[in-house]
Amino acid sequence: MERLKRENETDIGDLKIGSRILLVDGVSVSFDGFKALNNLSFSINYGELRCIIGANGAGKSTMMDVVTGKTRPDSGSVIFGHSVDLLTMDEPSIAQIGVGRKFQKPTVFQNHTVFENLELAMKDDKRFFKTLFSKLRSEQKDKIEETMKLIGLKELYNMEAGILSHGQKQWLEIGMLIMQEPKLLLVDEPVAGMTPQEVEKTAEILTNLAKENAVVVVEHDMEFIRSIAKKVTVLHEGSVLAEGNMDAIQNNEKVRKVYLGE
Ligand SMILES: Nc1ncnc2c1ncn2[C@@H]1O[C@H](COP(=O)(O)OP(=O)(O)OP(=O)(O)O)[C@@H](O)[C@H]1O
Repeated sequence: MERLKRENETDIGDLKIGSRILLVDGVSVSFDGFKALNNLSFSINYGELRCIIGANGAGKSTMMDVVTGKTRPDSGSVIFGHSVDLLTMDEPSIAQIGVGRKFQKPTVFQNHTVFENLELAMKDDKRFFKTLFSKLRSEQKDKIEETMKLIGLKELYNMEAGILSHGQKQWLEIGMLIMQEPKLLLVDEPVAGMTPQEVEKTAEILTNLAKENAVVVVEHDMEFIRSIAKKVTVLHEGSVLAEGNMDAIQNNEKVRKVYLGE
């Protein structure tokens, strides 16, 4: 009975493209009386690439901290998949169940190759398999190959991560996240410091990734947002100010008032 209960608690249900994967409902977070999130509500569907924008201090990082278990809200609920209550789980369990987060700064293993970095990031215990079979299982190799293709680093598989460009390091880190097999990826400012060509490639990677996952991108670069966004959520003072496609957002009166002072 207890085992059944535990399984249900981590059952994210059958994820179909278009079905809801994340619900943030009425979430508030206060720091010394200041409301960083104020009754924040939005949802994300599986197979969606959502962009979240907002001025400095709008609550974007705090929102990601709540979803990943780093910060506990004062009120509200956060549901993953069908019914998993993320607010009852700690950070490692949330990552384990399929919520991946990529921070702005890449943290790849500099002295390891692209391939090795992906191998090290793999979800299951490869040391066990390595000892048992003295090599990676073929499906694990396939997964690494597939990921290197997705992040555009297949040709550089044997290159040490330390000598990759800034953009390539960011892609490798996205790849390392993919090796954890997340269902929902939260990506913080992925194109900061990138060349225009790298920005374009990043747009392609994230768009492809969102086809079989859900990807939430927090970004300040509006050109980039315009190039990838289908649906944009604008945060302001800890709540959703507007939501819609890029044209609707740009023509939204509330957004214009807040951001352009009109
Ligand atoms: N640990 C904390 N203690 C006190 N105040 C905090 C803390 N974390 C965030 N804040 C405040 O909460 C508000 C929201 O911050 P948050 O970092 O979520 O905004 P953001 O939208 O991510 O901003 P940015 O675009 O600058 O990263 C800010 O006013 C910030 O100063």
